[in-house]
Amino acid sequence: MSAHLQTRRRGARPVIAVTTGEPAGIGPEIAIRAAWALRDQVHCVLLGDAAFLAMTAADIDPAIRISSLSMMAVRNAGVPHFGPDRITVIDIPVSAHVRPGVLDKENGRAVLATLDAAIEGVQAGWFEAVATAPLQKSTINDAGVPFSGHTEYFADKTGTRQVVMMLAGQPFAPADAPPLRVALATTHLPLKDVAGALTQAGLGDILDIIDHDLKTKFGIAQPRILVAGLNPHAGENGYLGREDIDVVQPAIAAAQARGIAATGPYPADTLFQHKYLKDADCVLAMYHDQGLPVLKYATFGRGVNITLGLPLIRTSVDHGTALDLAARGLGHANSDSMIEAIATAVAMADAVHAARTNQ
Ligand SMILES: NC(=O)c1ccc[n+]([C@@H]2O[C@H](COP(=O)([O-])OP(=O)(O)OC[C@H]3O[C@@H](n4cnc5c(N)ncnc54)[C@H](O)[C@@H]3O)[C@@H](O)[C@H]2O)c1
Ligand SMILES: N[C@H](C(=O)O)[C@H](O)COP(=O)(O)O
Repeated sequence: MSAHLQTRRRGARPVIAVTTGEPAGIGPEIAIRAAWALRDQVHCVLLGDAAFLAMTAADIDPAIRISSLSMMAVRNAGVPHFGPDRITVIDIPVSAHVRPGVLDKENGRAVLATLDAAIEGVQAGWFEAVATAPLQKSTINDAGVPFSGHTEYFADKTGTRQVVMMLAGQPFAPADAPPLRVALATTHLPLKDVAGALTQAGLGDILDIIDHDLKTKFGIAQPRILVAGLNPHAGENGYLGREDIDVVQPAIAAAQARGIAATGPYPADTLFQHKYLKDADCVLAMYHDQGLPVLKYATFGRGVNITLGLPLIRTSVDHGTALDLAARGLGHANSDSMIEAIATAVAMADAVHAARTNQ
């Protein structure tokens, strides 16, 4: 996916907001490393505590220069056209001293403020897209704000009724594997609530969003979607649960009638085979741990999390805050997924731009 950055021709460096995530996790380090690695192709604007980011950058490489701006300055004058000799940071200060690997709920609201600033910036035209480093969901809840994930937060803050979480990555094998994309019908939901959350209308909306966004943000002319069943063996003709017959199958049939190339429901345990995936653009899994373990096993460390259905482009890494690595100091975390998340955001922005100019 980052190959797109090597060949892209459109204009100046795209400006991408990069939220730096949980300050005690690996987010600050991977955001700095990714922004610096991509500096010739992308103007990344990091959102986080400027003093902590400057200190982290100096420890990573003393050659990294940071220019810090306040939200007020950017609101007044926009993002300056700095060159690739430095990383731009918009200062969103933390409340408590950051100790890598140690969570502090006092900083939960500052993390949320970085997301708010990114959304404001895209809506104001400062940024083309947002790529988010990982945050700690529990810390935000501990800070007193009910929070289940960026996906739901971005939906709420942009007034979007339905969004779809999709993770994508290039599998390590086989060599000729196409990108694997796995979308989820439900996101951060306790397993006991999943079956009740699936409705024919809801699945129809999700299939519409996947179809629309793969066309407009990924340039896929007719997306082919494989839909997993909810129950073992897709319900075994109703003997292992009725949802596949009563809900999933009718949603697929209705989507087909709208011209969407969705098929299924397929037994999830055998769906993820190269012979099926090579002719598909996306798998729709019914719940988080039906789809993501497969995707992460096949691609972990270079996958990207994408929120479909939003009025803005938002991508993220395929991993969490890795507090275990942050506690050990710098130099242990892999920043490839952060790089891919930023590159994918640029590719999606370019696809949207191309679709608009071709209309
Ligand atoms: N995009 C996001 O904001 C995001 C994504 C996933 C998880 N999370 C959150 O992160 C927190 C911790 O989650 P978790 O412990 O389940 O998963 P995790 O991804 O943080 O860690 C799982 C394992 O993967 C390793 N790992 C993770 N990222 C790595 C990297 N870049 N390089 C090398 N190794 C890496 C860790 O060391 C650990 O062994 C939770 O609060 C979770 O909700 C956030
Ligand atoms: N479900 C995601 C994953 O496992 O990678 C992760 O929790 C991030 O979700 P948000 O992008 O909604 O924060």
